[in-house]
Amino acid sequence: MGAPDQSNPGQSGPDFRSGFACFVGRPNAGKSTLTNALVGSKIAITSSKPQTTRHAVRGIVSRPAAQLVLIDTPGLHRPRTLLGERLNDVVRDTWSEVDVVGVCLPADQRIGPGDRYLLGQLAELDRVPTLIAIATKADLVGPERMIEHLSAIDALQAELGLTFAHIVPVSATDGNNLDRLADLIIDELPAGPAYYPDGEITDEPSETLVAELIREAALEGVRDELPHSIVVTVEEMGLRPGRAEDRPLLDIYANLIVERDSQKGIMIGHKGSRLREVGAAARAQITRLLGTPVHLDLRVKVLKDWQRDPKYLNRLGF
Ligand SMILES: Nc1nc2c(ncn2[C@@H]2O[C@H](COP(=O)(O)OP(=O)(O)OP(=O)(O)O)[C@@H](O)[C@H]2O)c(=O)[nH]1
Repeated sequence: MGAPDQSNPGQSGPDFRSGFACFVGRPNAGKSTLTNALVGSKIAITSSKPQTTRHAVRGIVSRPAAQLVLIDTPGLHRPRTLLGERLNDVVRDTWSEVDVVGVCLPADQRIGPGDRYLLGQLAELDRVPTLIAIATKADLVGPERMIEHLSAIDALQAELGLTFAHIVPVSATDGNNLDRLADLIIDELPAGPAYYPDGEITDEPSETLVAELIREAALEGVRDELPHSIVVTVEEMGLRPGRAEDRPLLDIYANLIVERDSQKGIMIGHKGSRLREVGAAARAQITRLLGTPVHLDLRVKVLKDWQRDPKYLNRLGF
């Protein structure tokens, strides 16, 4: 997964550890929020809508003697569409490449069939990575419920024939136990040199990040099946020529793609009001991420039933 970076001799040596980890869990379990909190910058999109993560975004946690590369995967679901099947393949490919899988089990919800299905899939891998069970959203529950939750997680090991190297409660929002989780994951990594230069937080091309931020803004306030129908493509992105060096402007031309004409209407809103809001919200986030003022040209397009069409899926990079 990428050639080790040899340019910085401080990032190697016999005691240096490096490797890959990902978080899995039911939709909305808090995986993206946890990745962001550990990396300390907004790189994976989060939203209150389930299944908003589609790309394997990597975040990098650098320590004086270790480098942990985090991969943010889509949720694994029983597939209903061709897109669903392809997303599951992405997830399994990731699992087979990482050193550690953090299994996110939100403390405010009981362990259910979805969690068992996912853990069952993990147990069936040819090579099961080191598993760390994470009781996410610890801030949402009191001590009694947490103890009950941790016992239920413990009991899963015997039930499913799996071993958790650790079981840790964590809150990504108030930061509780985050450092401990990072330490526990890093302890499980093999000795090896840094994969990325110090200070880098992600190797996702900024087009992908920009598309994800626009999609996140577009998801705000939409309901039902619409979230799954939205995909964003960045057609063109570049600094506007002729600007003074201290006043750069990044031009971004992007398409917000939906599956039906009725959805297009919803996205645009009354006299374009919704699209303007989405554009403004996305622009603010992109500016914060890239540190450059942005001009965003956002258009809504319909690709009929793209989630079920192999041609469209290929074109959209799935
Ligand atoms: N109170 C609290 N809320 C959290 C915490 N972590 C995540 N959340 C919230 O839970 C929701 C889902 O979080 P995400 O990080 O998007 O969840 P995810 O598992 O990546 O979701 P998918 O992409 O759908 O698989 C969001 O509204 C988050 O703000 C936490 O530690 N505490």
